[in-house]
Amino acid sequence: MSAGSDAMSAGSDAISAGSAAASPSVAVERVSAQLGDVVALWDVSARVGPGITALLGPNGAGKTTLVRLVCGLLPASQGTVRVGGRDPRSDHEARRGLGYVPEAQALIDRLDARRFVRLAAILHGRADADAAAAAALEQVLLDPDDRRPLRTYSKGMRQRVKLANALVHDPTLLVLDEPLNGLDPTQRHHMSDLLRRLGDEGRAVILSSHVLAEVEPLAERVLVLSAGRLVAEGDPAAIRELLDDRPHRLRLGTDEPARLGAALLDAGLITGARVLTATSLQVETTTIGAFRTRVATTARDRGLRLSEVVPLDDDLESVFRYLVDGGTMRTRESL
Ligand SMILES: Nc1ncnc2c1ncn2[C@@H]1O[C@H](COP(=O)(O)OP(=O)(O)OP(=O)(O)O)[C@@H](O)[C@H]1O
Repeated sequence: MSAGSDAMSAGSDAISAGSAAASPSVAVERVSAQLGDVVALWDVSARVGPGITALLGPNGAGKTTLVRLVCGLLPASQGTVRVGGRDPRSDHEARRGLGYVPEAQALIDRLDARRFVRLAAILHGRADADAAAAAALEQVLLDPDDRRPLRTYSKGMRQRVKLANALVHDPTLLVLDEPLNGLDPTQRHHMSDLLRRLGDEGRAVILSSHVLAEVEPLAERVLVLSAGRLVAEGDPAAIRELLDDRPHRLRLGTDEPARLGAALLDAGLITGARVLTATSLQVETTTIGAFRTRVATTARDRGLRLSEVVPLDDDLESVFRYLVDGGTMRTRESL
């Protein structure tokens, strides 16, 4: 893993993993954003090119703030944001090439999809507003001739209407805030396919999420934000590796905790063990993949019963806290 790839400006603190984006559609240079008393983003630099880039981070990490900066909806307190080389705050051309899907966007429920999307087309000055609306709905695999009001649409269909709304002026950059949030697995699959296709068409697609597994099959690059800072960036596999490499603590249920601990130490699957109760054991491992694959067979081979395996720190908060505080992170001082 190397720090300081082409995708990051010199002096960035982020862990860099995987390849850099070519010919950036978005260039964020040492950007900070203060909202009231809160420093929502601090010294973030990143470049985003065509294809799908995920902004990953827990609640309050600064994802929406970064998205809003890129869309020109918020001024940077420091640093520069460029979209296609232009300032999205002041340059209409930059805004024209940009489609934004906010997380909480209200639809007009009494309208049908085509009428709703047509409003966006008119706002964008499309002379052929109706045809543009129909084409955008087809792009997201909705029927432009469906006359049912939007209030009858499922969450997944509503999400696709929002996407059509953002696509109606054919932007080269599409920015989506938590587009997969709240969708069931089938809807998520549909939405992922659509986004993938838009990325394959050569658009730059930026989407935010707080779930790595959600963006893993989709994004070519992941930018990890935590507490307003960019703490890691790379392809999803590299980010996953980064997260999996950290020490994991787990609680195991068994009727013979001491013997199970010894067996797992013996097998090299854990680095430490502590008996918690007569029926439970806490272990630490730095090879979570191997542990997951072999823990059950190792117990069974020794004639030990394993009744449960409970990860103790697998919530994203602790993962990101580790990324920020953990020993593997390169800081500017150590580079
Ligand atoms: N208008 C505001 N005024 C003051 N603080 C704000 C404002 N908007 C956001 N913040 C704060 O800025 C920080 C970053 O918020 P942001 O919404 O960008 O995070 P996020 O990663 O998108 O989180 P979430 O997933 O919860 O939407 C948080 O601490 C948040 O409380």
